[in-house]
Amino acid sequence: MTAISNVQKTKDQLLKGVSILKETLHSEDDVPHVFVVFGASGDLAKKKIYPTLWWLYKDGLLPKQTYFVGYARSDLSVQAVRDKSTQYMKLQDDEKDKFEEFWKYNYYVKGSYTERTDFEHLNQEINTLPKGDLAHRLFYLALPPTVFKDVSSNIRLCCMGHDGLEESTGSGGWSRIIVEKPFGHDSESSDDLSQHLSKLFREDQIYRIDHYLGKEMVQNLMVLRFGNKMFSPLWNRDHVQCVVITFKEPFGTMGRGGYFDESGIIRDVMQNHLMQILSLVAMEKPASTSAEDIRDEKVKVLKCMPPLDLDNVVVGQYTGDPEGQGDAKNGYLDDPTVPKGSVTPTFATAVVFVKTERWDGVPFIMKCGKALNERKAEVRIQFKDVPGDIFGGQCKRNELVIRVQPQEAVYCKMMVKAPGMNINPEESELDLSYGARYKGVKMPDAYERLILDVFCGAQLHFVRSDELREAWRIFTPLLHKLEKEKIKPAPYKYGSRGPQESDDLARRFGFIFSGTYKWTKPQL
Ligand SMILES: NC(=O)C1=CN([C@@H]2O[C@H](COP(=O)(O)OP(=O)(O)OC[C@H]3O[C@@H](n4cnc5c(N)ncnc54)[C@H](OP(=O)(O)O)[C@@H]3O)[C@@H](O)[C@H]2O)C=CC1
Ligand SMILES: O=C1O[C@H](COP(=O)(O)O)[C@@H](O)[C@H](O)[C@H]1O
Repeated sequence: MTAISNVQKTKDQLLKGVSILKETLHSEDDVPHVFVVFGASGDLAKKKIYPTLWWLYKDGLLPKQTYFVGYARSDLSVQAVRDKSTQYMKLQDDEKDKFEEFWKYNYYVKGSYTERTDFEHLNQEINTLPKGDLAHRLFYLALPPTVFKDVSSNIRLCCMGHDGLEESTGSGGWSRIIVEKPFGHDSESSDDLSQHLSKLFREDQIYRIDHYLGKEMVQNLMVLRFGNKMFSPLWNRDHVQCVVITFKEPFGTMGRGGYFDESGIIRDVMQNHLMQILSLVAMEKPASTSAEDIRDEKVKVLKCMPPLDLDNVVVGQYTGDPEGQGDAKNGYLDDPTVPKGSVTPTFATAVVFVKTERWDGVPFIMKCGKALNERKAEVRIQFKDVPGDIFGGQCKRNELVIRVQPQEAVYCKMMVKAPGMNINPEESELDLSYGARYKGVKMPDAYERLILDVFCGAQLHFVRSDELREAWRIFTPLLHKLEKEKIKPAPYKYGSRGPQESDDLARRFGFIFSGTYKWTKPQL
């Protein structure tokens, strides 16, 4: 009974949240919103952006009058964009009418990314929408970085409506620009891009997406840490042995190695997603939950981190598994789009330190890789051994694990007395599995939350320019060294846990894997 009423309460809270959101968006004014997808012909657009817009639309979360304009060089149509993206939209049988309605608000404009006249044309098309000249405008750059600069300059010159005027007339809508990673390639290129954008837009108009900041369990870190008394006394160098932040994918580059080869796993995942998680784990309590207070604290963490040292890093590259199925037979270098002899890492483990009073000396071990044994993203806080052992070395270290995906969970590995007549310690857990505790509660996709945030003007879950600068400062010397010296990655087999050198590194920094913990899935 209690469990059911709790679930109901959670649902009620969620619905309340949604209705407040709707009020915020719908009560604004009757100015329409126009969402422009640059790169509408591309992979991100079809797999993520259009499906997200549809989910927000069907759930009634978008402002009443929202129009969607796809823009790309290809000679496409709304129907063609629809045909490409429908398979990713998880359409239900009873949603067909709404789906037709959604596409009626869609438009497609063909144009280059470089020619000013094409952007003037786009602007004219926006202006011809009902009250389009006054519209709030959201520009999503689902584009390769090579065209970021041209496109952002042209948006600023031609498409910003009233928000682009030198003096606000007070009567028109705002404009916001959403930029996808990569935000540069290293410190220099990132600074260059930041400077370019800052000449065109105010910081409150720029939304740099790191989609990990839209994930339920990443957002949960703030509440877990600062909404519970029990964790705060333990959250420091006196009690924590090490923090392991992991990202694993069970598939390789799947024929898109050419694109991946320009970045490698450190730029693709570690410098952004894992560093964002790290700063949320390590930051001090912010003065409030405002975007600026929280981002100020995250930046402070980064400022206290020295650049990465190659001695504390292992890089790897997957090889094919002749006994594997399908794609697993192929190693990274077998991908015809990957340059011959490439030394780009598809796996990396790096140990970093946060030189604050709270964390000095505690290793933060970040680990990420493709073509591994499972899909998993998690934060694992391993606590120190219990001092003054009276159980003959039987007690294993406590671990608090926040599993970001799949199957969101927070669990604490702990020792209990084995049930029965004896007093023997046994490994067990306090287990908060979201699937069981929040049965039936819809968990929004990261992009849904983040795109909605842009409509609402909420920048908390977006990367600020100083966070970006600091993250690149930490990674650039290592990346340059790896590239200049062509450091050979350690090979690991597709479907394995990564190279042995990674486990050796984690052990060197005090992480202990006992291999004795067995989880029994609760039967409800
Ligand atoms: N609520 C829930 O859903 C719960 C689920 N579980 C599940 O139980 C299972 C076991 O739990 P878990 O916390 O992972 O405990 P384990 O003790 O089995 O694993 C702990 C860590 O050790 C690493 N590891 C595995 N093998 C080695 C090795 N040979 N050398 C060094 N490190 C190694 C793993 O990292 P790596 O990523 O590198 O492999 C993992 O991070 C998991 O599948 C977990 O999801 C447990 C509790 C609650
Ligand atoms: O940013 C990226 O993330 C994805 C993984 O995202 P997830 O939400 O599925 O965990 C990764 O595959 C991709 O290489 C990287 O660019």
